[in-house]
Amino acid sequence: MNMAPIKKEDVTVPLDVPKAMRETYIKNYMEITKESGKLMLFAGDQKVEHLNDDFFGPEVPEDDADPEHLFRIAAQSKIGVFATQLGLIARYGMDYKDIPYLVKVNSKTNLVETEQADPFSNLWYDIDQVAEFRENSGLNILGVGYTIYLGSEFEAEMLVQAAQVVYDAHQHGMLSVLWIYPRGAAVKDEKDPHLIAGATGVGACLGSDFVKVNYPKKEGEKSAEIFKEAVKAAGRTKVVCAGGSSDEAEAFLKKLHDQIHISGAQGNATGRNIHQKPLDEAVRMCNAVYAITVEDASVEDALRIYSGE
Ligand SMILES: O=P(O)(O)OC[C@H]1O[C@](O)(COP(=O)(O)O)[C@@H](O)[C@@H]1O
Repeated sequence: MNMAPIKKEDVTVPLDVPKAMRETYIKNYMEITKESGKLMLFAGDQKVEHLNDDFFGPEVPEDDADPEHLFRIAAQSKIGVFATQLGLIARYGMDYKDIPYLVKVNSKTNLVETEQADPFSNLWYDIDQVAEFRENSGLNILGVGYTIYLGSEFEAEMLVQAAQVVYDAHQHGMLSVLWIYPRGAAVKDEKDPHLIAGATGVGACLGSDFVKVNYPKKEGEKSAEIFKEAVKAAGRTKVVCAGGSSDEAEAFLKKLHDQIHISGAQGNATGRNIHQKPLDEAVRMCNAVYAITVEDASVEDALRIYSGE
C-alpha cells in the first residue's frame, strides 16, 4: 500500500532558501513528508490554545491529563512531525530525542475569544532562537509553525510576523507550516469555502511550504468538493486540514481520505482525534492517520490498523 516515494530531485526548493541551506531544506522536506510529499502533522499545541479543556473532563481519558502523553504518542507512533511549543519540547525532549519536532512559535489561549474580540497571537520566539535551540538541544527540529487570524483587526501584525517566520525558517533550511484561520468580528462565516480559499492563497503569498486551514462547510454542498477551490488557490503551497474535535473513528478517517483523494489535500494536522484516547488506542489512531496520509491506505485498511488487527 506504499505510494511511490518522491526523490530529492522532486523537491521544489523555494528561492528564499540560501544556496548553503538547500541540502538541509531538502533533507528536512524528505523527512517531514516521509518521502511521500505529504505531511502527517501531530498537533499538540492545544494546552495553550484550548487551556486544559482538551485534556481533562468526563469525555477525556486520564492519560491525556499529563503533557507527557503527547510525547509518548509521538515517540511510539508513525508521524511526520510533532508540533508543539518550544518550552514543552525543552522540558521533555531529553527523554524523547528521536521525535521529529516542529516548533509552534506563536500561541494564544481561547479566553480572549468572545463574540466581539478580535484574536491576536503574538510571536513567542524568533527563528534564530529556534535554530539556536535546535543546535544546543541536538533535537531533530524540522520546521516551525505560526497561526494567523485573517480578518482580525490585528491581521497586519500577524501577516508581518508570519512573513518573517517563513523567510527566516528558510534561511535555516527549516520548513514552515502556517495555520490560517479567518476569525474575528469582520468574519461572518469561518468555514466559508471561498474564504478558506482566500486563506490558502495568503499562505502561498507568504511563501509557506504548508498551510493548515479548517475544512470548509456550506449548506447543501459536499465539503470534499468545495475544498478543491482552496487547494487550487494555494498553488505550490501544500494544503492540510485541521482535525477538529474528537469524532467517531470511521467518520474521521473517511473525511481525511476524502480530503486527500477528492479535494487534493497534501496531508493532515490532527490533535484531539489522536490524543484524546488512552495511549495504546491513540498510537493505533495515529498509525491509521499516517497510513491514509503517507502510505495511501484505504479507509478499510486504516480501520484495521486502528482496531489493532
Ligand atoms: O479552531 P481552534 O479552536 O482555535 O483550534 C486550534 C487548534 O486546532 C489545531 O489546529 C488542530 O488540532 P485539532 O486536530 O485538535 O483540531 C491545533 O493545532 C490548534 O491548537
